Amino acid sequence: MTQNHHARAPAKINLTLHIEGRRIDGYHELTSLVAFAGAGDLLSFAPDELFSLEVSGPTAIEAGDGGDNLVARVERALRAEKPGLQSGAFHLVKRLPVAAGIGGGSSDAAAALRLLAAANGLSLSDPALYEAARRTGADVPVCLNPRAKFMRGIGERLGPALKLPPLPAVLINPRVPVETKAVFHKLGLKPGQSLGYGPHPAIADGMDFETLIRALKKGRNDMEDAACVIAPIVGHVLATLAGARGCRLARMSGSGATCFALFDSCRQAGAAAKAIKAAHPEWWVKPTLLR
Ligand SMILES: C[C@](O)(CO)[C@H](O)COP(=O)(O)OP(=O)(O)OC[C@H]1O[C@@H](n2ccc(N)nc2=O)[C@H](O)[C@@H]1O
Ligand SMILES: Nc1ncnc2c1ncn2[C@@H]1O[C@H](COP(=O)(O)OP(=O)(O)OP(=O)(O)O)[C@@H](O)[C@H]1O
Repeated sequence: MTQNHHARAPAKINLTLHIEGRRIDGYHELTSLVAFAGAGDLLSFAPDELFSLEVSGPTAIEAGDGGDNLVARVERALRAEKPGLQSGAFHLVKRLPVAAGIGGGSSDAAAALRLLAAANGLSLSDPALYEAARRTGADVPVCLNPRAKFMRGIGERLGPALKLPPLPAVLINPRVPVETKAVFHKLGLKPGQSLGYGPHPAIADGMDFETLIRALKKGRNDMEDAACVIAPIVGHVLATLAGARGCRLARMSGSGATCFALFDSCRQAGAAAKAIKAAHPEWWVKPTLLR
């Protein structure tokens, strides 16, 4: 019997997202402190002669199971790097909201690379994995090793994994998909234009909770205003989180529409999530730990 292997694909949260400017090729240079949530998708894999993908779960329809799924795209990208790659049957349990600013598809692709690496005896530091990740999407490299770190350039320059205190959080997605490309476009930067907002607040490895919260408050998500124009409900989500009892910081993740709030304790995050879900049963509301 063929053995099944599993990998979690956690949601990516941009604790900060500073846009530095726009490259001549149209992509945006950024600096972002990224963390990962307890909430995520689940991917399983059984080696087989041919690639196949089955998708189930609450957001399976939106993600799709065809050749455009990021799991299929990353498998092709790795096969181009490693001809003769042992592929197989993937099953994705899709739970994260899609087109939501939390890199669900990117994290699924990164999880697929980890599973393919294990099946092919490749080290996680094999350059072919990084190359396949980079070619598949700007957020895929940071998801390869889902631990808090800085991401720079267009997402291809990664800092070392950072030891941050676990952050009790609530994630909210109002179930309005937001296209990443449209939010970048709304920023209105010209190719070659750079922004001089100054350096990112210092974040040190092993920083304590209070110091980290103070530093994060000095940071921003520069895509928030543009996302609020495209999807005004983001402003409502941010105000709801900011008004929750015990909220220390409320901010959007990535290009939205998902926003997060940080709390002193999991108990407070759980209570806030419960109250918000009761008031907005139509929203995706998730208490979780970011690390
Ligand atoms: C906003 C973030 O989520 C922050 O983590 C990412 O930068 C977006 O990463 P992603 O969704 O993986 O992005 P991709 O799928 O590679 O690109 C989607 C589109 O977003 C724009 N894009 C993306 C990344 C980037 N640094 N600059 C851009 O301008 C490009 O128009 C691109 O065509
Ligand atoms: N496995 C997948 N999961 C989710 N979306 C997928 C997947 N594969 C392909 N897609 C497509 O990719 C697009 C982006 O989806 P995703 O959920 O990754 O966006 P996101 O959370 O905004 O990502 P990011 O934060 O990296 O910008 C959607 O339009 C979706 O149809």
